[in-house]
Amino acid sequence: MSAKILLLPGDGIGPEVVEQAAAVLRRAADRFAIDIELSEADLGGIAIDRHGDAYPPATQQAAREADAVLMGSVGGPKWDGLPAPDRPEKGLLRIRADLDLFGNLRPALLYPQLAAASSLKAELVAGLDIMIVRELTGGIYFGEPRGIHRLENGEREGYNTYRYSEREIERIARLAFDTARRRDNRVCSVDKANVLEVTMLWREVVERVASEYSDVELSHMYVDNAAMQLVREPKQFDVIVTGNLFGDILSDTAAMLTGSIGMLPSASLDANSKGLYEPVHGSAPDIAGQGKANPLATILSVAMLLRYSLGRSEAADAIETAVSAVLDRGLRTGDIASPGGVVVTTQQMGEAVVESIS
Ligand SMILES: NC(=O)c1ccc[n+]([C@@H]2O[C@H](COP(=O)([O-])OP(=O)(O)OC[C@H]3O[C@@H](n4cnc5c(N)ncnc54)[C@H](O)[C@@H]3O)[C@@H](O)[C@H]2O)c1
Ligand SMILES: CC(C)[C@H](C(=O)O)[C@@H](O)C(=O)O
Ligand SMILES: [Mg+2]
Repeated sequence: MSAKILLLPGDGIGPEVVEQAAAVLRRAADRFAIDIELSEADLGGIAIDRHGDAYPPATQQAAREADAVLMGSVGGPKWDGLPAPDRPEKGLLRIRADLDLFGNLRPALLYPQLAAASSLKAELVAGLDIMIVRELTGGIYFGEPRGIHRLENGEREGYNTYRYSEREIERIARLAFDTARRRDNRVCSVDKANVLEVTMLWREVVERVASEYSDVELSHMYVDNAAMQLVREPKQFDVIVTGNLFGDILSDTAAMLTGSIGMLPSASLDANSKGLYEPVHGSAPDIAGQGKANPLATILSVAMLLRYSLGRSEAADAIETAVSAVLDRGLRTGDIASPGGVVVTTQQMGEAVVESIS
């Protein structure tokens, strides 16, 4: 039976990078005899424009029926004036919640060819390999009550609720410990347990889950320190597990250690192996439509899709090897270019990866 893969190109550079990633997926499927069936639907701003809804019913149905989803990015200045519930970004939050994609894996891996593009000195990032495990369907992103209301004195007040249940903390902690077992057996849980009750509970539950994983070393860190440690000495981390908002911020920070946010893939997983795969970056309106976007984050997300949802790690490995090969050949999009180096377009980069898959 063929695996149903749904493409959601989205907005801005999303369609540009998804086009290249889909070509890589087709090539890998051909090469490794993987039976796939690709379809496409609208999510985000384009879905608002075409259907008046950031996550329209047809996309909902296609997403629920798919074995895996590959997304580009959503949002952009065109829709920035809309109220929060109607924005393109809400479409992304809704699909994550709808598919129960609570576990967001965001690897920050330095390709040695890009050491010079890192924001840090080469010796601090050589061999860098961190996995951020971000809780994705809870926390302050989803907590109720939320909104903006008017106070008696006439001024307005905005509020959100940072909430986690024990069950939600437990399942993300388990994902982090299981992930660490396939890596260096170390988990650092990042919270703000010196101030926020919700993260005091987070710490307690993570400790409880850790007692079932005596082979994995657990440490805790406050988020402010973690942000600092990520840029001071990033190689101290193996797996970082954290809540939705802290994980969003720390993964963009980690991106710059690897050279560019254009290099960072992600997998958002449910309790089985269904997943939504997307680059960590956004729709990059400043470079959209110019062929400047780096497609490698989305291409590497295809590798994660093959590994986690289709169980085809040989095809995933081949894509990662192909990415390394094009970097070896010196191909660079603008975000990872060295001064005076040759810069290729989104399409040229994508085609080079396709050709390198063997
Ligand atoms: N998953 C998503 O869909 C997602 C993620 C983040 C932001 N967004 C949305 O995207 C829009 C723009 O957000 P932003 O500017 O804060 O973040 P962004 O990630 O879109 O861009 C930040 C910077 O990184 C650069 N950049 C990003 N991806 C790149 C790539 N592949 N190649 C080269 N350079 C790249 C951009 O040019 C920009 O200078 C907003 O509407 C935001 O809500 C969506
Ligand atoms: C666009 C936005 C909703 C999203 C998030 O905050 O989760 C993005 O920043 C990300 O990192 O995937
Ligand atoms: Mg983000």
